[in-house]
Amino acid sequence: MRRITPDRPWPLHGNAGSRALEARTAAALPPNALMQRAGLSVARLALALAPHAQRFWLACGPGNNGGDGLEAALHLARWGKQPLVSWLGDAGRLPPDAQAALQRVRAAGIALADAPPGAHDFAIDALLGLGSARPLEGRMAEWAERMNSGGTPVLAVDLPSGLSADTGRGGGVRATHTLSLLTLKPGLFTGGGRDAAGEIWFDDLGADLAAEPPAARLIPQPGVMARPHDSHKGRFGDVAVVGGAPGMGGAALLAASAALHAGAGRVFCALLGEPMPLVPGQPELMLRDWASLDLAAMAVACGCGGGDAVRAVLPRVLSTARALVLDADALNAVAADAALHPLLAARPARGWSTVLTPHPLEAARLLGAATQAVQADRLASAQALADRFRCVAVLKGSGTVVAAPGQVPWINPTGTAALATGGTGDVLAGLLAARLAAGQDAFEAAGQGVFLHGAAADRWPVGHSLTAGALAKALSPRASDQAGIRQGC
Ligand SMILES: NC(=O)C1=CN([C@@H]2O[C@H](COP(=O)(O)OP(=O)(O)OC[C@H]3O[C@@H](n4cnc5c(N)ncnc54)[C@H](OP(=O)(O)O)[C@@H]3O)[C@@H](O)[C@H]2O)[C@@H](O)CC1
Ligand SMILES: Nc1ncnc2c1ncn2[C@@H]1O[C@H](COP(=O)(O)OP(=O)(O)O)[C@@H](O)[C@H]1O
Ligand SMILES: [K+]
Repeated sequence: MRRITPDRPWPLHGNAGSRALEARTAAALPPNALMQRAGLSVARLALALAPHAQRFWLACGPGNNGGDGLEAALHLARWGKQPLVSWLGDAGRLPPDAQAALQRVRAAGIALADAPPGAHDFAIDALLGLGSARPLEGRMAEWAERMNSGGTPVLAVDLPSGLSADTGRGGGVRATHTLSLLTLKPGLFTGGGRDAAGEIWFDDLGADLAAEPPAARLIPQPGVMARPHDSHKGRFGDVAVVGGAPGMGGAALLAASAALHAGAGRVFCALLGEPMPLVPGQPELMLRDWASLDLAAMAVACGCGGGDAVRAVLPRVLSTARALVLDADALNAVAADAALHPLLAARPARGWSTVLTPHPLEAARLLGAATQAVQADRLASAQALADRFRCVAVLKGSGTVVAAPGQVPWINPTGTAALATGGTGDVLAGLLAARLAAGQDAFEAAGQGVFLHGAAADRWPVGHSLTAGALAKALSPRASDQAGIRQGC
């Protein structure tokens, strides 16, 4: 058992993959052994998290998730703790493993209540796991609310009850800790999952994770991009930012600043609005008329603050830039104008890379769907975008998803709601363009870029507000090398 940190590309398995691994692992073990392992693991983590707690409330549901809780109760009792078991099951309808656990609990003389205890020091949520099929209601919803408002730590067994393993959808228990069993589930890391799950721990219970293809992977902390001593600015590539319609120059300048701080050799900024001779405080940026830029020789970030003006430049951008990040208004223009789609679709055949960086509303426009539908299954939405436009799709938000055709998608473990402030998306677009300019593969650049963007926010000093301008300046090509990156999950 271990706490999850982004030290490797952890495989994430959804409901179907987890069930297949459960069946495969259980088949190689004596009956009930897997659930006994699960219960022991839960009890050990509870004890480690709250060594001085006495009264452990175990809220156990009607299936095998509840069985895990019953097994944990046996261990806590053996260790001299007071397990307070509330059980919502029907003995006549229990699956066999949970049935065996119930008999063992009864044989141990542990009482089973049908209501929560009056008081407790620590709560264990074993109401629902993979079998969660509909919103919580009735007593189950009441018990979940009791845990949420109890003022004690809450350890969720496998999943916070009510949360979808596949999507991170659905509410219910809001745990302080989650012990994911057998597999790590994607729903813990994106959408509402991060808020519901708290700190994530994992025990594979002996499963061979490689036996089932993952639904996604967690982005690991990138290594350092070394800069040889014998190098010059031309080696790190040029970035052009095309955007900044009248009144929106700031967005383009934020992207350009981010590209500069993320290590691009030279950064050009083509504002589609009012001309500006020099950027105050950022003399390194080179302002150019967009028509004069040799887009074929640069990585281009297009759209940041581009307004309606960006529509006119997109045909040339799409048919000349070899490495391209499309953000914000460029995405809205693509969504609104099907005439641009063939230009986008032609890029992969020419060996050119494209990264789309929509937030959920922009993704919804591109997919012709509602924002809620995009958020309801962020992995599927990002994959649909990548497949439809044959590019790398970065679906932003809590647990950013990075997808590409034929690839296992990434989920980003870094970043917090401190990033929910204007302009941080422009910063990401500039950062990604810098990595493309350095010659990185687009899927890798997108994954590593979103990780570093979020990590820069994670290490933000307490008491200092995060602004997009300051975030851009906090980026560095060596960001992953800096001390003090808070592990983001
Ligand atoms: N087998 C093993 O050895 C191991 C199993 N493991 C554990 O098993 C878990 C999966 O167990 P599971 O498949 O039994 O599903 P589980 O989450 O307990 O729920 C199913 C029950 O809940 C009910 N129900 C659903 N929604 C509801 C709602 N809203 N409100 C009320 N009821 C609702 C549903 O009823 P139904 O929908 O059929 O009416 C059914 O009765 C997995 O997450 C892991 O913890 C692992 O530890 C490894 C060892
Ligand atoms: N709650 C959150 N948790 C993690 N990251 C977030 C959160 N909210 C926003 N972000 C990140 O902040 C950035 C915001 O981008 P975007 O919505 O395009 O903003 P803007 O248009 O103002 O630049 C994205 O990288 C997104 O993933
Ligand atoms: K649970």
